[in-house]
Amino acid sequence: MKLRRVLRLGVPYRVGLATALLFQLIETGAALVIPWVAGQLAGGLLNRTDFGIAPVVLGLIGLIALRTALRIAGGITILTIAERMLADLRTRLYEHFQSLPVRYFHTRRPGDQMAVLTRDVDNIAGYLTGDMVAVLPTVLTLVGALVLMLRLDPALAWPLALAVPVFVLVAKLAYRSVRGLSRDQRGTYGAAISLAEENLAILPAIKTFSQEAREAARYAGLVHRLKGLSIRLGCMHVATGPSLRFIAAAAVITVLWLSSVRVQSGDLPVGELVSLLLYAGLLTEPVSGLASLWGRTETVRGALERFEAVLDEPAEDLTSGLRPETITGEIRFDTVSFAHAGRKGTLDAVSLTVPAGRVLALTGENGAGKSTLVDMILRFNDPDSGRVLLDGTDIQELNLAALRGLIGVVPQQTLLFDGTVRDNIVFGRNDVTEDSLMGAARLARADQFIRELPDGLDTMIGSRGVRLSGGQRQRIALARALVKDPPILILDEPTAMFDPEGEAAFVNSARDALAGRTVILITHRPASLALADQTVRLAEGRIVQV
Ligand SMILES: Nc1ncnc2c1ncn2[C@@H]1O[C@H](COP(=O)(O)OP(=O)(O)OP(=O)(O)O)[C@@H](O)[C@H]1O
Repeated sequence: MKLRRVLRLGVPYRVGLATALLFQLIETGAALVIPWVAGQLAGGLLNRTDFGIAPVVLGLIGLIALRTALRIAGGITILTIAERMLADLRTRLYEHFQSLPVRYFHTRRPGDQMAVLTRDVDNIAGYLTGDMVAVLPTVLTLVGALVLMLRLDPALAWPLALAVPVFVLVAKLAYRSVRGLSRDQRGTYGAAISLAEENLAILPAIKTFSQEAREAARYAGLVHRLKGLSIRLGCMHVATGPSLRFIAAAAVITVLWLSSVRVQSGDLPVGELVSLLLYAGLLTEPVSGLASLWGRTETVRGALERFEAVLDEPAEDLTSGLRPETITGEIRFDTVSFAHAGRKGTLDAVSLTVPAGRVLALTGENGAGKSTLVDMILRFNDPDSGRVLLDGTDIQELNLAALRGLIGVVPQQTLLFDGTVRDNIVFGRNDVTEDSLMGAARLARADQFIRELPDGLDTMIGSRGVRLSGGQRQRIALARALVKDPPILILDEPTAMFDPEGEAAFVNSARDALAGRTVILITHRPASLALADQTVRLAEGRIVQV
């Protein structure tokens, strides 16, 4: 894991992190002074020396109070930064997900993307604010306590020197397999989320085909595997901490034994023995802290790799490129060839012109490549060779957001979200009047059923529009495209779910709605074909005039 990459993520929070570090460093200082003061106190008491006990006791309480206050202040600072960082990382990652080309998601499991957004980001923020900030104070406590112990009694050098390599060896052995295990655990977690998400979306199919038991078993299999991996990882962490603390305790007892011999022989004052014991006790915390840091580094390494891998994916460029002022709307495919990744060619030197303001109907067998062809106008895919031109300009030279702004789409699968009918038609535009909204709904033959809904335009339609019929969903999608009033319309089987009367009514009213726009209409339905000025057929990757 590249330390620079991890630290870079902390840069925006440097002031807060530095404050937390400062609190921890002062706390470390206080922690290192306390045993010395306690030793002085004990020595004074045991030797019945006549010294002002009250100021020492008060000083000691003051130091402990300072330590407590710093812990609380540091804890709150860290907690606040961690939550801020979590929110910022999530927002950044989500924005980046949205900026990636649609094809990125065709080859990846959604659950894995969700896991980066949730679990991985949690791990990274926790590590940066918790573990990384604690490194310096932990090391300082460790080194400080050791140095002060050796100053008090140099004879302790050898048991301490022996304990260090034993500690390193145990930690290394214990955490050897953490990286592999946590990678497996995270992969299984992603698979379980993906499966649950997908199955809940296709639940009606699971019920219809009575596949509940099989799917539940598949999910249970993943969850049990996840459980097994989590238990193994958890056991490793749980067992390593106490084991390392045992090594520290053994060293402490050896110190006690060695030092008590020296106290009896008069070589070591009793007060210093007390300080030594308290320093030894102080050692156990950083020892186990460093050990768990080791383990968490292995876990975070994978999370950071996945996080960076998403951010390294090139985003779509929405800022550069030409922004056409006005367009007539001629679309030309110029010897366009394209193959989906890992598939044989779908489009083979397709040349086709859709004149401005005309309706072109595109037909062809299932899988012929019709959607693939029209998706190129939106630049969901770019041609492997050839060009797509709008008013004679290669669309790759156009500003992507401006290009998409010119196009209204009714995709084959309607993409509605959990909101009201109105929200779904307007879809974020703030220049839509009630009149244009209802006008678009009328053209899409959606006005009547919307009026009959319990709350009309304000009726909630459920996730992906589940509370509507297929045809109603399609009409909403059509109204959404029409309300945008775009010069170019791509209608991918827009009436596939319409009843014949609805389709006939749509065809009648659509003539006006489509007038003046460049329209590519993918359809197999004869009634809808009547809307077209020209019909072409896609077969074996090539255009055949009809
Ligand atoms: N994301 C993808 N990755 C790989 N292959 C794909 C992808 N999308 C489509 N295909 C393949 O490309 C071919 C063309 O698909 P496309 O969806 O363009 O056909 P279509 O003519 O629109 O079909 P339909 O009439 O069924 O809607 C098909 O063989 C399909 O399996």
